[in-house]
Amino acid sequence: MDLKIRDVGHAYGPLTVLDGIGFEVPAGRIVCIVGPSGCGKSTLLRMIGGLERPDSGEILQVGAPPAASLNPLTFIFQDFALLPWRSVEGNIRLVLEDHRLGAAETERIVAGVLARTNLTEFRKAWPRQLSGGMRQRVAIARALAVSPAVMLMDEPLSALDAQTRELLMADLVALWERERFSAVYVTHNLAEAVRLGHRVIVLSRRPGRIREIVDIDMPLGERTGRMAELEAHQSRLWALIRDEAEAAEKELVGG
Ligand SMILES: Nc1ncnc2c1ncn2[C@@H]1O[C@H](COP(=O)(O)OP(=O)(O)OP(=O)(O)O)[C@@H](O)[C@H]1O
Repeated sequence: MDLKIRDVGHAYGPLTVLDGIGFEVPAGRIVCIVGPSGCGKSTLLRMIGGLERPDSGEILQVGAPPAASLNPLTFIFQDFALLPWRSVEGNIRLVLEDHRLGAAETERIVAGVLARTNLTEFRKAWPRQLSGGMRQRVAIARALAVSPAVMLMDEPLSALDAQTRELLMADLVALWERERFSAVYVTHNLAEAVRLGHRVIVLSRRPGRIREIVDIDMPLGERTGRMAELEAHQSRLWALIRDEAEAAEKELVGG
């Protein structure tokens, strides 16, 4: 399933946050959204996921989601959003409970996503027993359990330290290489955008408009071995948003 975002605009009262946003998310691709603080990245993601309706424009789902998809658009948040009173397995089962799957089918899905995210031996653990990185792996496993057509990821690695971020990025790349999932990935971290994005949407300062759409034509699995090229992409992205990021920063500090 592809997503087409067409001429999306939105305001909260007098505050225009998005203006004329248009891009496509082709099936099997990771599209990153970057831009200065407060430019409307999370708002745009919520609209893509149907949590909010844009004032203007449209967001189209083109083509069918995977046959087994229980929830075509599935969010993964920065704070993991795990229920502390449920085990790893219980957190994953949660998203399957409303779907009237038989016990055997539920078990097949749970065991499958635990294996795909290397969490099988942590099945009975409680969230409080896990590191931040492991918790986010559980959140990713839970998202995979509903076979999403597109994963909507809002700063999924921002709460993690640099080393854990590296490990999770490598996990995501390995997962993508096996499964070719589709994702819209919001981040303020340009290093993540160039490691994970097939396409990077650069938004301007609020109201968020498209500054540029940068396609990074380098296989994800090769990127850690081609750091110099990646850094060139990253510098280019930074050049696009530096001035506006500075201005946005001052605006936030000044109220
Ligand atoms: N429900 C809402 N009601 C009113 N204003 C809102 C609402 N949600 C977001 N905003 C405002 O819209 C603007 C864009 O917010 P949003 O969270 O989408 O930006 P962002 O680019 O994700 O920011 P950051 O990089 O800081 O996370 C901000 O000024 C924010 O305060």
